[in-house]
Amino acid sequence: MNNVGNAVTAARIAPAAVVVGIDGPSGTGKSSTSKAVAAKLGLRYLDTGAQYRAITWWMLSNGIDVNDAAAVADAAGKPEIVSGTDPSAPAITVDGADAAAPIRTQEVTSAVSAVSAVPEVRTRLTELQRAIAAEAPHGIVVEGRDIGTTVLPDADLKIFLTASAEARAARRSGELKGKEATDLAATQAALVKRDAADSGRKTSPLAKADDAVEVDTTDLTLDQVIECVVTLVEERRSGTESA
Ligand SMILES: Nc1ncnc2c1ncn2[C@@H]1O[C@H](COP(=O)(O)OP(=O)(O)OP(=O)(O)O)[C@@H](O)[C@H]1O
Ligand SMILES: Nc1ccn([C@@H]2O[C@H](COP(=O)(O)O)[C@@H](O)[C@H]2O)c(=O)n1
Repeated sequence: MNNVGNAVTAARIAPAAVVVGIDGPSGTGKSSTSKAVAAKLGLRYLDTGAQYRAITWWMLSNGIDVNDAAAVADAAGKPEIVSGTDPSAPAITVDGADAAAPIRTQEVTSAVSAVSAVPEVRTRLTELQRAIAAEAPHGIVVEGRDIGTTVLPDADLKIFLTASAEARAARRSGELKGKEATDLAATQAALVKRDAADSGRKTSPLAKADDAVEVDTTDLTLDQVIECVVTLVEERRSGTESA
């Protein structure tokens, strides 16, 4: 076959790039599901929560009062945040330093909702997220709180994951070690408080987009959720989904 024939065949066979946005409250399974779906379908993966955590970690490390919105806004443009998009090895650096571990501390988790509510922070990270999504050759799964409503309103598929607060707390407790693991009530209270702050902020709050598919994961295994989302992506790609 000549070059033109090869190109035509490749164009017929290669699936079009697909952009998937997965939103939802804390502990609903966004990260686990997004990584697995991206890996199965050969897509890139972006954890936007990690970016908000990274900027929060930088603020805390640089002595900025995270409850002083003006100070956070002034500093929002300073840290250089670089996100890897390999679903099997998600990476994040801040000013060249590996931030994967420090962004998961309790200190950062407690402070992140205050920082993510500052409009200047959101503008900066939204631009970065759109640029990363635009560069993904075969498509990308982007997870967060405002992907379907604000970051990628034209995404090919939007998913909104939910689960009861009890189920989410039990999942989180299973991840924690020692004393923290036994305090289910405190874990549940902390995630409900973070969701309330994220849902209640003025700028691009946690919300389901009107055209998102809602999946209640309370009584589903992680494998069932992954399978459900893979099926929805494949249906969307082939145009066979019911309207
Ligand atoms: N359907 C499920 N059944 C049981 N456990 C699950 C399910 N989905 C996710 N988990 C587990 O729950 C925990 C939280 O999942 P994950 O980190 O993917 O949630 P998340 O929505 O990304 O949370 P956050 O927004 O706080 O980062 C993980 O330990 C994960 O393995
Ligand atoms: N699109 C997003 C993603 C995240 N946030 C904020 O970051 C916090 C941490 O997110 P995790 O997914 O890592 O738990 C989250 O509580 C939000 O405050 C956001 O605002 N928008």
